[in-house]
Amino acid sequence: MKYLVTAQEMKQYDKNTIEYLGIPGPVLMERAALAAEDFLKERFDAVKERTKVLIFAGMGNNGGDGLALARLLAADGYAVAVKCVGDMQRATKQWKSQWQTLQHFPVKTDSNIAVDEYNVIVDALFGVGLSRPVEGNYADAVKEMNKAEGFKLALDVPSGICSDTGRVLGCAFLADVTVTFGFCKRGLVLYPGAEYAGEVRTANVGIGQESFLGQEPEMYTYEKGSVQLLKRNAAGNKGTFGKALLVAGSNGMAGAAILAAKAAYRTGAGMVKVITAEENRQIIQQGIPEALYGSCRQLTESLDWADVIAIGPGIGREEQALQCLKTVVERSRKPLVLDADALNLLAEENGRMLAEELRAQGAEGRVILLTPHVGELSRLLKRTTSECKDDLPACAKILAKRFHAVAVAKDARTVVCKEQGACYLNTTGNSGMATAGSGDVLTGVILGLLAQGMDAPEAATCGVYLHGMAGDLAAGLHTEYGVMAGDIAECLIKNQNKKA
Ligand SMILES: NC(=O)C1=CN([C@@H]2O[C@H](COP(=O)(O)OP(=O)(O)OC[C@H]3O[C@@H](n4cnc5c(N)ncnc54)[C@H](OP(=O)(O)O)[C@@H]3O)[C@@H](O)[C@H]2O)[C@@H](O)CC1
Ligand SMILES: Nc1ncnc2c1ncn2[C@@H]1O[C@H](COP(=O)(O)OP(=O)(O)O)[C@@H](O)[C@H]1O
Ligand SMILES: [K+]
Repeated sequence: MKYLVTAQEMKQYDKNTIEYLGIPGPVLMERAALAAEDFLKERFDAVKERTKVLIFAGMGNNGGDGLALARLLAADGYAVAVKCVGDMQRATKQWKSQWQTLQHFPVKTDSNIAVDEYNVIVDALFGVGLSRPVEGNYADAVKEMNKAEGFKLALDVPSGICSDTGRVLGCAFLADVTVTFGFCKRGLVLYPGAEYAGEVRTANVGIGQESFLGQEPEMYTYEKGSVQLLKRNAAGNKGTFGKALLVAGSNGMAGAAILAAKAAYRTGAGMVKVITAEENRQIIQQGIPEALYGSCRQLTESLDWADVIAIGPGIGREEQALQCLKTVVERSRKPLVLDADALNLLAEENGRMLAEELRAQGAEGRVILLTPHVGELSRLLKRTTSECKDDLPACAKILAKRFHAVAVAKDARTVVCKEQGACYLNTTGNSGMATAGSGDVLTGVILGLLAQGMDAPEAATCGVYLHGMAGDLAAGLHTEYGVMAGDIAECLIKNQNKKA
C-alpha cells in the first residue's frame, strides 16, 4: 500500500515532524536536497565533467530545497548555477538561510544566465505551496525551462501542477523525473499531473507514519506485488468458489454478457449464470459454453440460486431492463454490483423509486457496489461530466454515501470509495483500455472476486487493480493501440504482480 497525500496533509505532516517529533525544518530540507542530489549523481556522475546544472528557485521552501541542492552539487564538483525568480525580500526564513550559506560556494547566481548552456534543468519554483495560477515572471520561467534541451528534474512537484488534483494551474513544468519528498502527492498520479511529473521517485526525508499523529492520509494506491488474491481451497469444488449471477446483454448486446462472464470465470468464480435476452441464447452458449444460461423469465429463481449478483452490462434502457432491475432490487438482498445501464436506469425519472429502495437497502446493510464511468456518475449525481472529472474522489465519496455503497468511479485513474475511510486510487492500466467493453470486463472481475468471498471494498479495489494489470499485460502483447476488451479478459490474473 502506498499513501497519496494532498498539499494540506503534507504540510500537516511536515509540521508534526518539526513541532512534535522535534526534527528541525533545515534537517528535512537538507535530506530533501540530498535525495535529489543522490538521484542526479546516480544519473550524471559518469559524465560529471560535461554536466552543467541550472536550478530555477522560487522564494518558498521548494526554492530553499533548490538552493541546498545547488550547494551540495557544487561541493561535489558539479558546475551549477541558480536562477532566482521572485522578490527575495519575501522569501521564507529557511530560504534566506540557505541563500547565505550558498554564498560560500562556487555557484553562479546572476540574473543573466543563458539556459542553453546547461544540460540539466531543475525546477524548484513551487512545490506544495502553489496557491494560484502561474503567471508573469513565473510563467516565463516555466516556459524557459520547458524550452530548454536536456534532462529535466522537478523537486517535489512540477511547478504549476496542483498537488491535489493534478490540474495545470496556468502552465506547468514538464519533467522527465520528479523526486518527491516524504509521500507521493495525489497530483503526481492524477492526470494530467502524472504526465508532467514523468517518472516519480518518492524520497524518505524523515517524514513517515510517525508524523500522522492519528490522521492518516485519505488516499492510497497499491504498488506492484501488494495485491493478494484469496487463498484457494485445494479441496474446493465449484460451489466453494461461488455462484455468480450476471444479468447482462439485451438483444444485439450479447458481447457485454460474454465479456463479463468470461472475466468472472477468469478471476476464479466457480459458476457463472447469465440471464439475458432470449435472442442471445445461441450466441452466449457459443461464446461462453462454460456459463449457465437463463432467460429473463428465470430471473427470480436464479436470484435464489446465486451467491452474488451483477446487473447492467449491455442491458439497455427498455422496459424489460427496468423490470429485471426491479426484480433484482426488490426480490433479493444478496451482494449486488450495478453497472452501465442499470445505473442509467436508476438515474432516470422511471428509476427514482428503485434508487430510493436501493439506498434504504444499503442503509440496512445490503452489500452494494456501483461502477459508473464519468458519464454515468454525472447522471447519478446530476452534475456535469467536467465537474465529476475534475474531482472524481469527492464525487465518488458522495455516491458512496448516498447509496451506503462501495463506489467505483471509473476513469484513466479509477477511484474506489466507501462511505467512510480512505479512498483507493488505481494506478494500473493504460490508454489501450479505453475500448468498448473493458468496463464489462471489470464488472465480471469484481463479481468473480465477490463470488469467492472477498469483502466488497476489497473486491472493488483488488478488482480494479487486477483489471488494470491485465490491461497492461494486454498492451504488452498488442500495444496500447491494439488492445480489445477480450484481450483484457484473457490476460486476467496472469502474473498479476508483474508489469508488461
Ligand atoms: N516544511 C519543510 O520543512 C519542508 C518543505 N519542503 C519543501 O518545501 C516545499 C513547500 O514550501 P512552501 O510551503 O514554502 O511552498 P512553495 O511550494 O515553496 O511555494 C510557496 C511560495 O510560492 C509562492 N506562490 C505560490 N503560488 C504562486 C504563484 N502561482 N505565483 C507566484 N507565487 C506563488 C508563495 O507566495 P505567496 O502565496 O506567499 O505570495 C510562496 O512564496 C515543499 O514542496 C518541499 O519542496 C522540503 O524541504 C521538506 C521539508
Ligand atoms: N486511459 C486509461 N487508462 C487506464 N484505464 C482506462 C483508461 N481508459 C479507460 N480505462 C478503464 O477502462 C474501463 C472502461 O470502462 P467503461 O467506460 O465502462 O467502458 P465500456 O462501457 O465500454 O465497457 C474502466 O475500468 C476504466 O478505468
Ligand atoms: K518544483
